[in-house]
Amino acid sequence: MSSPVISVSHLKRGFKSGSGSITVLKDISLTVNRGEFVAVMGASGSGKSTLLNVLGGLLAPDSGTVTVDGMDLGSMSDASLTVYRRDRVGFIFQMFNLVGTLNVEENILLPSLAGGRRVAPAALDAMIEKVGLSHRRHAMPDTLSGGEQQRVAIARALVSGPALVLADEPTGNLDSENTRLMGDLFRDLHRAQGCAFVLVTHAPDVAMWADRVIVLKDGSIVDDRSTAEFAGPAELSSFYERTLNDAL
Ligand SMILES: Nc1ncnc2c1ncn2[C@@H]1O[C@H](COP(=O)(O)OP(=O)(O)OP(=O)(O)O)[C@@H](O)[C@H]1O
Repeated sequence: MSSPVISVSHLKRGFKSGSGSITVLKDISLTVNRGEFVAVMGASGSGKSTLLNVLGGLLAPDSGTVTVDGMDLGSMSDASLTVYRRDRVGFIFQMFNLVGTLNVEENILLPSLAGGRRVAPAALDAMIEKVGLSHRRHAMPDTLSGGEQQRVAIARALVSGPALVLADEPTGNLDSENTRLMGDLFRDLHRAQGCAFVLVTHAPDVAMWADRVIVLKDGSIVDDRSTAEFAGPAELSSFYERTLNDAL
């Protein structure tokens, strides 16, 4: 029986806007089990990144509860949230976010060098091999292709065995061949590590990597179902368009 890594209940989160405020996430409730891979889709501005940032402990909930790996994020101090982000969460962004003055190996070890969980040399070697960068482990980021840089970011996110991996448009800067390779890698790593994956994407072919797809509209979840219901990305794409049109 799988246990929830993420439990979100009646989450609300907004921002100040001019003299007023806007509510971006409106009453979100959501559970993601260990080993589950969830894609979040939604139009620009629907609140996808805000949701990811709350799950990653980068933004506090205004109300409701957000529990990840047994920790109630809304009640934690800034110092505890820093440790949470470093030790429990692997972040993967569209822009890769590598440190230009550190080589491949050092970038992968960055969270551990910043005081996080120690990474055994054998685990580092295995991860570098899995992402296909054994021959480039001492290379600097500016000498790598976009696909290679994203593989470094994936290795960095996963090497210390986080409970949760959060990916925000991770294929946004990749061509179709690198996107396909990343899909294979994501699925392999996800299966091997058994952590929960939450991935934000606009692309139906990328959402099909996941077990489940959640659709956000104007800060509310308007659908949540298994990707096994779709024969392929085209079917998911037309379902998605229909869902956004039908939702109030
Ligand atoms: N720090 C902030 N201050 C004020 N408003 C914000 C802030 N961050 C996000 N917003 C607003 O919240 C809304 C949701 O933003 P969010 O980035 O979560 O959307 P998104 O679904 O990820 O969009 P996209 O697909 O374009 O990345 C937008 O209207 C955005 O302008």
